[in-house]
Amino acid sequence: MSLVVASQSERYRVGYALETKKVATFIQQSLIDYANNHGIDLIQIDPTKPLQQQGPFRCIIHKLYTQQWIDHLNQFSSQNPTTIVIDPMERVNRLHNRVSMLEAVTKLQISLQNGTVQVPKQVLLNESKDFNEEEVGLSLKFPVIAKPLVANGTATCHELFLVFDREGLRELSFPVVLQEFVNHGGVVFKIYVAGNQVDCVKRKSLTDIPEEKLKRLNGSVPFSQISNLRDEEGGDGGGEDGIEMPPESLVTELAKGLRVELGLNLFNVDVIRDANDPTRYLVIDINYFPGYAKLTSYEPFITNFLLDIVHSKAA
Ligand SMILES: Nc1ncnc2c1ncn2[C@@H]1O[C@H](COP(=O)(O)OP(=O)(O)OP(=O)(O)O)[C@@H](O)[C@H]1O
Ligand SMILES: O=P(O)(O)O[C@H]1[C@H](OP(=O)(O)O)[C@@H](OP(=O)(O)O)[C@@H](O)[C@@H](O)[C@@H]1OP(=O)(O)O
Ligand SMILES: [Mg+2]
Ligand SMILES: [Mg+2]
Repeated sequence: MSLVVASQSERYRVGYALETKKVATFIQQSLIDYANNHGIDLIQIDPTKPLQQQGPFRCIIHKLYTQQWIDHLNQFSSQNPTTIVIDPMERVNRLHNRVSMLEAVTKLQISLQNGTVQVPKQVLLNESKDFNEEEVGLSLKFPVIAKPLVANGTATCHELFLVFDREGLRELSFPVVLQEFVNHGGVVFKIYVAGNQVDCVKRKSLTDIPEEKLKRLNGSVPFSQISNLRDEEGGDGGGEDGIEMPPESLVTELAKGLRVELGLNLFNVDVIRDANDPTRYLVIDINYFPGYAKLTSYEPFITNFLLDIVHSKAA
């Protein structure tokens, strides 16, 4: 009995290294308090200073990509192998490329009774001259969404375009991924994963583009201006109320499968449901360490995850 009490009262130091704006959104007082009441002390790490003088840490969570931080983390990890790093940098890097991020989904081959999980058709263009109508046109038809290949958290990597025809490709910066635009009823499902913790929410997305409307559209539109086209030419504005959620088994299977396949704990997955085939789900984006604070009850969600980690033997 006394042993149990002793282990329950044990406290764990969890270091976090995040950009200032992420600290403001993620490390809320409510999370600090909740974690604290459950034996976890959240400690802010200064990424510009060696970690040795800031530890010890049972676990480190991070979302920072400066060379200085990478060096400090590597050095600390090699000297302190019992500190659990969530997640190893080389695995996080896989999500910084919009081709490699979706490869993990294709490997999973999820096909349940009530749905399949696929990725939209997409091609990588390193330069505009790579667009060979005969080759690319066969595998992909307009409209497409153009997404910068690199997705490493910078503002430019979120500069997306809806492209209606070949002319529209002129506006783009390269390398870029052209992804088939799939009508999906104006709703995107976001599956948040933190280890064993999984939550799925729905959010407003781009509205469907009917065939007849497509004939009138040409060139390309940056996403930042899509709301200007509302009512007129298929911008955002789909209502998500009353929309059915994906089957729970599909959500769980996808979260679990991707966690293993990617070797990551902290990520979210953007999923859409094909408006022409409601059993066809498509993963369009995977993000490392997303905005968990938007979840209701994110405090127990994150704390339960951290408790699983600090109590785990793996170190
Ligand atoms: N293939 C697609 N078909 C239809 N709509 C799409 C497709 N890809 C993206 N979208 C829409 O565009 C939005 C942004 O795309 P995506 O999530 O890939 O960009 P991102 O910059 O990585 O976003 P995030 O802020 O989630 O990281 C999606 O949430 C969805 O509304
Ligand atoms: O800032 P927010 O809370 O909106 O979180 C967003 C997060 O930004 P931040 O990590 O810089 O905060 C983004 O990260 P980068 O791709 O830019 O690295 C990405 O993960 C989005 O998908 C998150 O939005 P969500 O998917 O949760 O809606
Ligand atoms: Mg997204
Ligand atoms: Mg993204």
